[in-house]
Amino acid sequence: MAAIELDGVTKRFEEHEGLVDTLRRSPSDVVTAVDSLSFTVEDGEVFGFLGPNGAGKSTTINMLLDFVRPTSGSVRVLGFDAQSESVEVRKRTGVLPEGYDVYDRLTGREHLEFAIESKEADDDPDEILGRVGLSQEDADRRAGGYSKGMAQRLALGMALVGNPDLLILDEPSSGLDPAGAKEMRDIVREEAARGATVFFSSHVLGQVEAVCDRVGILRNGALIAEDTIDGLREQMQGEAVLRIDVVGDVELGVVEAVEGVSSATADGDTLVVSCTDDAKTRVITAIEESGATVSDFETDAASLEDIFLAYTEAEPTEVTA
Ligand SMILES: Nc1ncnc2c1ncn2[C@@H]1O[C@H](COP(=O)(O)OP(=O)(O)OP(=O)(O)O)[C@@H](O)[C@H]1O
Repeated sequence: MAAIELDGVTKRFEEHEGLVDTLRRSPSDVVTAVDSLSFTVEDGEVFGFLGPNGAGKSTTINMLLDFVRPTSGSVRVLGFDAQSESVEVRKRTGVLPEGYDVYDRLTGREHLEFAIESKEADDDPDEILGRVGLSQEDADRRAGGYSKGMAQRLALGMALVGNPDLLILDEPSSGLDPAGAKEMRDIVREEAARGATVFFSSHVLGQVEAVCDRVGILRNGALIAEDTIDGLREQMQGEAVLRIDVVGDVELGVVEAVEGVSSATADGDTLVVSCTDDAKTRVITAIEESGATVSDFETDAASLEDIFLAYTEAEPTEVTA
């Protein structure tokens, strides 16, 4: 059984649903947040859900949980219809929403107790708090005084209550220090090892690369790529990632204008350029002609970040999934 199944799902936000000033909106302001989206996440997979800001990720997640209803198409979660059987879905799903707000007056332990009661689970709150790196002392404090990372750990703990079949994690490493981010990755792996499906949405591509079996890249509400990271790397064959050490200033626009370049970013004195294999020489020449000197360069295997930029920044006609 597939854990998540979207079939031809479209979501248009009409004027009356808008969060923005409805009085100033016209029918042309209707936003298509998700556009004929179809994909499947298999049971037990750790699936990375990526896309630039405004791509439609939160809208998709909200449709899985019936917080937002699709304009058309069908959404099934854990074998249930996301709309008519949303209670069944929520019972079996643990959610870490983006930017979770804690209840200021409740302690960390009380948050867990509340989640355990709501899910009719029999977890030990202290065991879960320990798992997400909150001490007994933290557990007794009111969450209103928690740091951002502590609140994020607490929210992750609440998502783990009841050993859910599906974990939906929206930006789970937000606010976490490096140790916290590693603990979060370990928890994702442990949850996958016990058989849970993990749907993981994040802009922190290193985290996604470290834990996900497969990723989907969303752009303008449609999936433009869906594969394992190695598979996406193979699809990008012919695409090189150049790391170029430069002495002197180079405008990124000079490099971006070179034929065959899909993205160029600066990392200190190093330029990181994704381009077709045959564009490498043209890139070096363009940098030297702009007055800077190339002191060294190397070609890398594409990281998930390189792949993401190549897919999301290229003209839609240039890259196909
Ligand atoms: N309630 C709403 N009313 C009107 N438009 C909305 C609403 N919710 C989302 N949108 C629009 O739908 C599009 C997709 O938004 P969504 O929040 O799903 O993107 P996202 O991929 O989660 O972005 P981010 O990475 O910035 O969180 C955007 O154009 C957004 O403005």
